[in-house]
Amino acid sequence: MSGWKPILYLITPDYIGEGFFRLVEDALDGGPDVLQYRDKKSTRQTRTEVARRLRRMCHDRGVAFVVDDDPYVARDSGADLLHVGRDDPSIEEAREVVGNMPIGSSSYCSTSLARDLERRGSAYVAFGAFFRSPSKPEAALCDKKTITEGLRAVRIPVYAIGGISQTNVKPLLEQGVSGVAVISSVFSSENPKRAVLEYSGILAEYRCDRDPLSWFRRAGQAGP
Ligand SMILES: Cc1ncc(COP(=O)(O)OP(=O)(O)O)c(N)n1
Ligand SMILES: Cc1ncsc1CCOP(=O)(O)O
Ligand SMILES: [Mg+2]
Repeated sequence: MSGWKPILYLITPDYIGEGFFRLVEDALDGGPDVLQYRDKKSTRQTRTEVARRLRRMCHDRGVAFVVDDDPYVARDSGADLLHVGRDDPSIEEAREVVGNMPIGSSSYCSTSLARDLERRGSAYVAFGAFFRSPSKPEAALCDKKTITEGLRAVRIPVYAIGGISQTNVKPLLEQGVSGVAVISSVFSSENPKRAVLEYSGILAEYRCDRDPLSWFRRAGQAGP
């Protein structure tokens, strides 16, 4: 099979104390490609301290480390990429803080927004939600064709997010998605390491038409 293997992009739940790191370590032992720290509750100081520890855990394993929402936490923790959406600083505003760090964006269900984000320098776009999300039940549901249309609209990697699990991920992979971003199907499972390994087995059966980790390889972090 030609092309690249689509990636598993893990997103953390909110930081809840020391047990959080044991949960993340278990998931990292399964071998994801990316870990994003997403925390809607903790203070900036706590998020910076947690992010610095997560960045070390990820880089010890060759995993890309991403910070959600906050350019200051991304900068001060040495993240590989910042992810922003509609309620966060714009790409241009974030660039003032993070310098040449890659910035990824949410494009919801809109291919026109995805084109605009690519034009403004976004390293990837993430479409979703595709299924009712346990972590973000308010997220609007996208048409199933959004991935196919999104892959035609932009040349950067296209990820899918929202209610994705090992049992519903295959139709998204069959459309050629560059990667899938998940929270609860890994972090709410009884065995996060086994959940990651299950995804890895599924993803290995599929290919995508663009380097799903171009923004990480360009930084010289990822392997060949
Ligand atoms: C890869 C990826 N996609 C989407 C999100 C959503 O982020 P969130 O901060 O919950 O919402 P928006 O700011 O995008 O509206 C994400 N964190 N990561
Ligand atoms: C952050 C985000 N953006 C759209 S859905 C979602 C939450 C994804 O979490 P889950 O994989 O538990 O549905
Ligand atoms: Mg956000």
